[in-house]
Amino acid sequence: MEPRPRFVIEAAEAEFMAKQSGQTVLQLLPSLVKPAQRLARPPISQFNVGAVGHGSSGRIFFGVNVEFPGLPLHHSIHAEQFLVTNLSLHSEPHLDSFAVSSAPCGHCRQFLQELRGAPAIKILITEPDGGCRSDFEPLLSLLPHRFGPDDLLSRDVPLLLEPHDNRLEFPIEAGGGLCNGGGENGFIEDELKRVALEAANASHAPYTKCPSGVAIRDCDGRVYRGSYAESAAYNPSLGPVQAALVAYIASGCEGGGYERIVAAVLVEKEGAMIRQEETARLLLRSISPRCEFRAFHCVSGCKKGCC
Ligand SMILES: O=c1ccn([C@H]2C[C@H](O)[C@@H](CO)O2)c(=O)[nH]1
Ligand SMILES: [Zn+2]
Repeated sequence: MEPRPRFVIEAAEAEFMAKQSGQTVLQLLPSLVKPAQRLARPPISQFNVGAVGHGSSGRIFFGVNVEFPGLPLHHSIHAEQFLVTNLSLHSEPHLDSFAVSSAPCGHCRQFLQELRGAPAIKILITEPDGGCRSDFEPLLSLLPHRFGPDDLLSRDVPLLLEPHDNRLEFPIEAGGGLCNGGGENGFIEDELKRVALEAANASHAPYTKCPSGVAIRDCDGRVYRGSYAESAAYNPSLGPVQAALVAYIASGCEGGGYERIVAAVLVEKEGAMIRQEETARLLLRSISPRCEFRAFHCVSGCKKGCC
């Protein structure tokens, strides 16, 4: 029987599943790719991509592609980006290896460069029938002569999946902490603001120093967070709404659609050089027209003036 698809498998269970099938956890990954593909949401291409990764904690993570009809294609989430975002949401320190249903595109090979030790990540591309005729190979062999964080940053800057604290704060003069001019009747979304601020502070934005985060709430009151994640090559960056949608989809979202998302808050830096607000509004309006959306602007709480 095929294992039940989920977006995270705990380490003990992964070990157990591997033992039962007489495999190592690494050998188990390709057999989970087909179940992962079934969780994809590609209404435009009908091309389901599934990526199944192994983290250094021993947990297994799923990633799938997500497409948004009615919007430009660059809003899409690739399975490999979903996978990395899923690791990030679960504070997984490192992606060791992953199996994926088709060859990672150039954009994904580039996005993966944001991880420490990226060239050594082991990748296995499965066959369309779910089998594997090749072995794991390092990302280095899929993307030699890489352009990456090392080209733009010093080595002590944290990379994606490493702890970040962007030290954003709500401006005190605008209502003392959480309430920042958003107080229309009944819409002081303190919890969403707090979660969006946490997400912004965990955001990987070393190239622009314009971090951002989103919190979304579904109609059952559950809250999901997403942190903006930049790429050294800029264009493969993943927006904060996309990251929050990864959290929403990975939770199972009761099998429902985006219309269950009823409120969203974006937090970003005041006067930022690059801004998410209008793009976030556009994406949310398109997928969940009735979702209430607010953006709040933060100041840097960094006393050294470096952030
Ligand atoms: O590396 C890749 C290449 C493509 N896709 C997705 C994007 C889009 O949804 C569909 C067709 O390109 O496949 C991925 O998820 N990963
Ligand atoms: Zn891709």
